[in-house]
Amino acid sequence: MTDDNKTPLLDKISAIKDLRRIPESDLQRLAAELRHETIRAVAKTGGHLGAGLGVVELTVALHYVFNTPDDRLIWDVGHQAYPHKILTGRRDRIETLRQRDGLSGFTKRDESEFDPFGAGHSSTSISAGLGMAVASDLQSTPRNVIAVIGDGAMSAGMAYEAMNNAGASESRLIVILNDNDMSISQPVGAMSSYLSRLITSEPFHSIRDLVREVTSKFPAEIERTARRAKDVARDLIGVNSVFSQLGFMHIGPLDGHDVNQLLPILKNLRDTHTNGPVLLHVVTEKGHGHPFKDQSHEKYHAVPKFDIITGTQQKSAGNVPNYTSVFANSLIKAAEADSKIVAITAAMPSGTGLDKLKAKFPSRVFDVGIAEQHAVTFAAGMASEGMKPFCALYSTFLQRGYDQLIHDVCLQNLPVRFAIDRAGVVGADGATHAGIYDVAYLSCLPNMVIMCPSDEAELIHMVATSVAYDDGPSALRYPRGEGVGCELPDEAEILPIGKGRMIREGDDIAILSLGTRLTDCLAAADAMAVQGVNVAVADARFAKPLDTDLLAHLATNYRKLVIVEENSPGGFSAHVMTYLANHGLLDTGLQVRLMTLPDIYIEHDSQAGQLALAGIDAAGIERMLTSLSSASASGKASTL
Ligand SMILES: Cc1ncc(C[n+]2csc(CCOP(=O)(O)OP(=O)(O)O)c2C)c(N)n1
Ligand SMILES: CC(=O)[C@@H](O)[C@H](O)COP(=O)(O)O
Ligand SMILES: [Mg+2]
Repeated sequence: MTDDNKTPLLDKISAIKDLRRIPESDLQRLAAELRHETIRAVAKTGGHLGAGLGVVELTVALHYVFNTPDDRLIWDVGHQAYPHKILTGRRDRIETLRQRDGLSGFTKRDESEFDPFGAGHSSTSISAGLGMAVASDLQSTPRNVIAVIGDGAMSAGMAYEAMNNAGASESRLIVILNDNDMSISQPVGAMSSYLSRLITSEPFHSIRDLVREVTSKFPAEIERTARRAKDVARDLIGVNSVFSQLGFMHIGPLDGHDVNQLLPILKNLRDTHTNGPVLLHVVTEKGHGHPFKDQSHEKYHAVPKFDIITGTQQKSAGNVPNYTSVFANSLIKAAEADSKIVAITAAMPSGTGLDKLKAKFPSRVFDVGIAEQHAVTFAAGMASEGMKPFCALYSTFLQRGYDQLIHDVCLQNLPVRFAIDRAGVVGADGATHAGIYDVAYLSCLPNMVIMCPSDEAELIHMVATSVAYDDGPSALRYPRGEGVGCELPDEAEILPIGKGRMIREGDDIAILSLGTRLTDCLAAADAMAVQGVNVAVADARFAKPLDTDLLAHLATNYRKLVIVEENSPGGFSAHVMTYLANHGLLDTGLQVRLMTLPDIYIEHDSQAGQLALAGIDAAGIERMLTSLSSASASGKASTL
């Protein structure tokens, strides 16, 4: 490596071995360049910025010390991995982040050998890391396994389950707790307070001594026995911590922005071969080094594209409210009138709009941290005592609480209201965050009522309907992003449960639409009308219970039926087909086509791009209608 100071160090790294040739004394400078490169890229792409900026020095130190990719480095959630991507051969594609065919916004196994475990959902890293450590023991392939997990992610049940298992294991796993005292919003809960106490009881002025002490004492002590080493570590940090009680060798806290503090400790961990897990507590700042301070109360967690000179963010131009805010405003109105309404979020107060409700009713909104399973059963407990809980979760994260939903809510027929945000494709977050399974996984459950508003006015009515419906569990699913811009009603209506509506009648073909695909169904029907084909359109409103009168109407008055939903196969249209078949409504020769999302994982793209790929946008629906309208009764001409 040449020693000229003008060439950026980052330009000298085309493979990971180049990083390891840089003198240690230059690593802090490399970190500064990496931080700048991360900011430059995200200014162009938008995305998760704050978490990555907080781990720049840690990223440099980890790749410098450990032999990645042979040593396994796992990033929890993966939203902080942009600097890691830049250092591990993806710098030339970093401006493609989160776009079609570009780099994923999370770690992804098929993207790089440096991503040994994919993520997007939180709190999986300790479990996955322990699995890898055990596998490497069983296969006699010694390697280090390092899991980096944030303080927010540490609140989830999975993290505790994994620590419980790891703490009793002889396999060697290094867990780095990246404590920036932030989740997306302010962190919550007893563990968060505990971590704050740990930090304040060990202020940084003693950390240098700690590093010196660790580096001088570790090797000799550790070589004796693992158990003895654990005691030494306890002495070194002077805290009989929860982690050490769970069987971890607990080291820290360290300043995670000081490469000179990180290197000696990491080298020690690399070079000593103890059994059992280690937890290294590093303290960092989310958004560290962002040039435009104080712009965001969420420490730049996720940002739109911005001007790198002025910091001005690219905002959407529209005046149309998004579904989340329509939901939140409706719930506020309802909560003003009904004191039994309470709401629960699992670490997404702003994402679900519950922050607005909390501002009005602080004691009736509960942020339980990243703990979806608990959120669901906590809501069930409240419902069992006569409250009206709205459990507001993203569709993709509700997947975490599925057994609780069945066992604790549905089986006991408790009136928990699930407000399922980000239902459908979500765009840049890609396959890990797609909310496209909920109709399938909810509609198979007895007693469940599932409402799917086709626009923001319908959402208002459906919030009121959820409040009024107290006979059992119900769900309300709505997508990410803006509504269609329709007029909003002054008064919310309570809708009859399980009743859809005919939007327009037609001649021969009918569409049965579920949810917000309705707009594109109507556009496709309009396009067909121009060609002289009058297509009927119905809005199902409910995925469950099915409107059997509406189904009978469609099946007996039309010869061809297209069912459209923004959900995986096995959802609404599958249930409609079952009903039609079992009630002889297909026997007349009704030709049916099901337009669901395809049976594949749809990667990151714009939402429009994802819908187009799936063929359920207006153009795709029009293609289906054209094909079906020319199909003979035998269906032979009806291929797309
Ligand atoms: C199961 C699950 N629930 C919620 C989220 C949404 N989420 C993504 S990052 C994040 C905050 C994580 O905080 P932390 O682990 O401390 O990382 P930081 O962003 O502070 O670096 C949340 C709530 C998620 N990805 N997965
Ligand atoms: C990393 C993560 O899980 C969240 O930050 C998620 O990306 C938020 O999605 P929204 O932008 O739709 O709120
Ligand atoms: Mg954090």
